[in-house]
Amino acid sequence: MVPNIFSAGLDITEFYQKKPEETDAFWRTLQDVFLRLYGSKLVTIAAISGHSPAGGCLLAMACDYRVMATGKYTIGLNETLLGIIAPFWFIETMKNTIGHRETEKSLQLGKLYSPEQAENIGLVDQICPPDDVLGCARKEMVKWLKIPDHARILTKQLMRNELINNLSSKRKEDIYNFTSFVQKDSIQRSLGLYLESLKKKKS
Ligand SMILES: CC/C=C\C/C=C\CCCC/C=C/C(=O)SCCNC(=O)CCNC(=O)[C@H](O)C(C)(C)COP(=O)(O)OP(=O)(O)OC[C@H]1O[C@@H](n2cnc3c(N)ncnc32)[C@H](O)[C@@H]1OP(=O)(O)O
Repeated sequence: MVPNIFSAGLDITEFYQKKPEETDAFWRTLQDVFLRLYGSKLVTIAAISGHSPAGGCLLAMACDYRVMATGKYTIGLNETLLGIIAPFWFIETMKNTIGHRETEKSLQLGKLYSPEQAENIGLVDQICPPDDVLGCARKEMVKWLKIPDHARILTKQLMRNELINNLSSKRKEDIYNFTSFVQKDSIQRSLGLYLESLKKKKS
């Protein structure tokens, strides 16, 4: 577990100044990771040790339960702030987590929530001091593991199969959409500026 950062989201350098076949492969891998995690028969609990923007938020939402560290961290789908769009399966995952209305506001504004705000809207289930996040996640895991596995798994599948089947049937189209979108000159310019701004912030 890395302190302060759960995940910085997708590595933008993987789709900045890359060839179409490279961005295709990158997106296919992300779809694979998501489908495996969201559809996992295992109990999955995200111990969110710090910042969790965009793709980081998606990974956390793909789990069954989320524990987030308190502190000056943020979580959310901030794609619009970067001038890009959250794909339909990011949107559906968020709708399944916090509901339609909150998702609509959240996505249009590219909102990044503090741990307390995220808990209030149900984006995370629990907040804990940073040095206790793993402990809280473990405690919660014990509860989940007491439930008969077959019943829990079937219930999870009933709740999640619609989205899994939808994405599975549209994978090629989704890859095509991603690559044609990120290869646009205007999007490449935005991504370049954003990467520069991250570096400037650091110096
Ligand atoms: C029709 C439409 C169809 C389909 C849709 C099409 C496309 C859109 C889909 C795309 C979905 C995108 C999802 C994403 O996840 S995009 C990434 C979003 N992430 C962010 O915005 C986070 C950016 N990072 C930060 O805010 C900070 O780094 C963070 C996480 C708060 C940590 O801060 P700090 O500890 O201070 O770390 P640094 O800022 O110093 O960063 C260190 C180093 O890493 C570089 N970096 C950070 N984040 C990223 C990143 N996500 N990708 C690439 N590089 C990143 C940063 O520039 C520094 O680099 P250096 O070389 O200077 O060390």
